[in-house]
Amino acid sequence: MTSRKAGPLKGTASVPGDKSISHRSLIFGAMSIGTTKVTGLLEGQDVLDTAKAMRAFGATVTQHGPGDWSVEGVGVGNFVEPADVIDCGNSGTGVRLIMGTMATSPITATFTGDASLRKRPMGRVTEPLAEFGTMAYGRKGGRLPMTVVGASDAKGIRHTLKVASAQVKSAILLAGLNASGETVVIEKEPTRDHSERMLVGFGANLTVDKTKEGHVITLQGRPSLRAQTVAVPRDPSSAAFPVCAALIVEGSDIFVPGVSQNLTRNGLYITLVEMGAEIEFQNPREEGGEPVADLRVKFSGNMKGIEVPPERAPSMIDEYPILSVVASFATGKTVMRGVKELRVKESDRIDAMARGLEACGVTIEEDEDTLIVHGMGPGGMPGGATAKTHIDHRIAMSFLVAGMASQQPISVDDASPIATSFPIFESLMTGLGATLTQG
Ligand SMILES: O=C(O)C1=C[C@@H](OP(=O)(O)O)[C@@H](O)[C@H](O)C1
Ligand SMILES: C=C(OP(=O)(O)O)C(=O)O
Repeated sequence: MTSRKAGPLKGTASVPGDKSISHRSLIFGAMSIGTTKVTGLLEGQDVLDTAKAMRAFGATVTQHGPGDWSVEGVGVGNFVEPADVIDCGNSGTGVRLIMGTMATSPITATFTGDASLRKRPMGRVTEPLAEFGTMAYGRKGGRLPMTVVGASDAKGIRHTLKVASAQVKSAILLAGLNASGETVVIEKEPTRDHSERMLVGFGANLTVDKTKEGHVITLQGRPSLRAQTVAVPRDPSSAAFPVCAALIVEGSDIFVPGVSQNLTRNGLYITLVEMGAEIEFQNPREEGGEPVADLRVKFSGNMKGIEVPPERAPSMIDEYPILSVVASFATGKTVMRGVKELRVKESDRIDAMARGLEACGVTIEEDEDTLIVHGMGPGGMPGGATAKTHIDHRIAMSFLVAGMASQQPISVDDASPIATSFPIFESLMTGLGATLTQG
């Protein structure tokens, strides 16, 4: 797909439902008694793969209309053994949360995924799960395909996270649901808290103590989860693409309604405002248990490079690729430290962004844990390159946004991964005035 210089972007960008909350609504629905109703579900491939997996474990998952789904759950500890391999496609969240969910049931499941997911480390989940007695047999380096043998009569564990990861935290909490007694997870750096909020909503006894050690999350095992109605808010990680496009395309003025402003997810928006972005956060309110706001975003020709505080990384972990595009159109250097987790996402995102931006004429510095972008000012990026996306939706969307403001068009070698998280990206962006063409 090729993106070329666009006129001003104008209009309303209604982005799809939040991916993290969509996965969780299906998984928690499957572990509850009764019928969970979900509206605004993201119908991206990652979530559709989780829906299919929940059916394989015994839940009845039904689509009633666009974004309108129901899940008839089997209850905590009642998953059936799947008859076939569970293919989680491109989704780290899907596979890691589902491994946790079945880890304390006496069943065996084999997981796989696409070429990107098969490169990603699963030991970060299977090592803590082993403390429950769960066994896992994967390829070298803890890679998929992997067979997980659930533990019988597991007892709760106490675990301090070694990486700041909501996926690992959630996998342990989900496993703790079918373990006796308490499961305690300690996270030194707070990560997205959707699992904690939603588990409480589904009736679990879960508390979070904010201590000097970090967040101490305590879950009582073997609750009876009750079906809920979940209204999924719009995804701040998807909203990032039209928002950042409007900031760099001259004359733009767009409206992005109902975007989650959960404090564990809004690091990009704080950073953009610090850089000098013109974003108004209108009508802040609560929807479906999450803080949301409507965003009005205007072209911002005076953005300055900044140092992004490393402790902000968990709250904007998926947004560094698109931030590095905005940084290219700002004046001065943007320094992103403490970002080594980006190396184990759908691709090595530091490397993918560095190589692609260099090909577009941007000066980059990087080390294992750092990405530094030397901004070229508004309209300064030459472009005229094809970026390799490495089966990574966020890399693909980031370079297509860059092409909307660069001097020459920018192509991506494969736009198909965009469907994992933002299936309407092309129509939404062209609806605002972007020029995207196949080939
Ligand atoms: O829990 C979640 O829904 C997610 C957690 C993050 O991953 P990590 O937990 O690996 O940081 C994030 O990158 C991913 O897109 C979604
Ligand atoms: C990292 C991401 O997702 P996942 O880990 O679920 O594949 C993402 O969506 O940017």
